[in-house]
Amino acid sequence: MASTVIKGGTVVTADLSHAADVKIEGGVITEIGQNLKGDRVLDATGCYIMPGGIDPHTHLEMPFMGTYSADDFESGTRAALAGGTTMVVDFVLPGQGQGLMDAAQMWHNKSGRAHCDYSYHMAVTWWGEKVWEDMAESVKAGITSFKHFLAYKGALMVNDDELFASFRRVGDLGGLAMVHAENGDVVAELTAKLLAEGNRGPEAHAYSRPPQVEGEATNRAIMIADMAGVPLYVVHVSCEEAHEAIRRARQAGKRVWGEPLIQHLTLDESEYFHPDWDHAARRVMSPPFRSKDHQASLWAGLQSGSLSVVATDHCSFTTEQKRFGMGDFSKIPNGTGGLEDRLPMLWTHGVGTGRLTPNEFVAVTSTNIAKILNLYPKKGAVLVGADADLVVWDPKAEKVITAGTQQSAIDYNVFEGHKVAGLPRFTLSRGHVSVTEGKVDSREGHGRFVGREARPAVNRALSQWKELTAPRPVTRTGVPATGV
Ligand SMILES: NC(=O)NCCC(=O)O
Ligand SMILES: [Zn+2]
Ligand SMILES: [Zn+2]
Repeated sequence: MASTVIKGGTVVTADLSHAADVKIEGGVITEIGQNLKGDRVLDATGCYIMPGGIDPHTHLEMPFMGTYSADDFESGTRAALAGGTTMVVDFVLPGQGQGLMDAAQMWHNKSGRAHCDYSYHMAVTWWGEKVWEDMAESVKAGITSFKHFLAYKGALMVNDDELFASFRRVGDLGGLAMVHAENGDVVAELTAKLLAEGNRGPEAHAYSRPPQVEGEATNRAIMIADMAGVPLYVVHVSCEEAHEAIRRARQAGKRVWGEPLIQHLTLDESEYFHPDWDHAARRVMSPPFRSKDHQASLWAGLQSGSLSVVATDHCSFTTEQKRFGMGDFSKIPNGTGGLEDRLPMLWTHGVGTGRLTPNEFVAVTSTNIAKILNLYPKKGAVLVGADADLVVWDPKAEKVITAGTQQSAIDYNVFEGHKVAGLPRFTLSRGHVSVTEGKVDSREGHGRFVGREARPAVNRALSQWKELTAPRPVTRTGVPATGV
């Protein structure tokens, strides 16, 4: 079997940095040590050898707001690899009344073109006995995390009774509950009021979703998850109000994780005040970009550990698609891209500024995600036996981000003109050298579905605690026990 050795670099994991060569055979890491030999040598002099990025939040070819997101599994995963990300986790989105496994099959039909490995979360977009039953099938099929939308009223949103029922079911199945936390009722009211008052431009999208709607919904989801006895993952945390709720919950011992996006960490609300309608509309996403104070809160969360992972929520739409909402901001398809840019932007603004150490960078872009989603150490690790999903990271390589050279299928980039320092020299997907200094040589269809086991350690610990602290009747002398 042909072998590859990555030589002369520093292995950087979530908890350790050390000089070593890494040997790969059959798509997995077979040896880590000094002076290793192999059939092919990749020069990592001056570079860090890190676990490839895992993006836990993408929407590839997603049916949404009357259209489909423009990057599919082919262009999306190609963009991921170009930026050092070697795995994506996409959301299966069942239509109203559609069975979960039927929807999962639709996603499998689309993902066959992926260049890198992928997994799925299941979205709970409606509620009923069929969904309750299918959730067990989903877990059996390796889809063990379930996302709930508290936003998008009249479309994807679920109500609190449905949320509680679904969270309990996820808890019983040993899965992970996820939430898009914005109060959809309030957003709908604010949207109607803004439109009635003549606020019709992209900036009104931000006005319709103030931090309070996110803070309220985040706190509500946390409390409902606690009552249901299920671990909770809050996607796209954009503001201090939501972060504060997560911080408080974690301090109280609750099993809650928060995911900021690279867009919220590096772009702010001034984008929506740009005089060019297209510029502003291209940046419309939910939650919207916030003020610099909120950004500071998110960075502090990554530094202190109250926020755990950085994602993209990659859901790209072309300018033409964004123009569906000209004259009515509520019709602008919500979503932005970032798959190719997450790692370089986070390295530049995180490690490059001293906010994050290289090890913390690995933790929030890969290892923490792998642990939360029960993928570790197959993914997110530089260990013997782990998949050789690796990025050889050159901290000195520079570029200016521009849509002209990106892999994504859309005609712009929300980070256009941003200078980044820190880029992949090589990206390897299960040992296949998919990217060399910006040149993509990946294979369509190389990516494989990665199913995940339910009941990781954190679920077992939480169930044990919930069982010990469950309500119990008080036995009183002279009072007969009543039962039904
Ligand atoms: N975030 C966003 O605006 N679009 C993608 C769908 C979602 O995650 O809410
Ligand atoms: Zn969302
Ligand atoms: Zn999303």
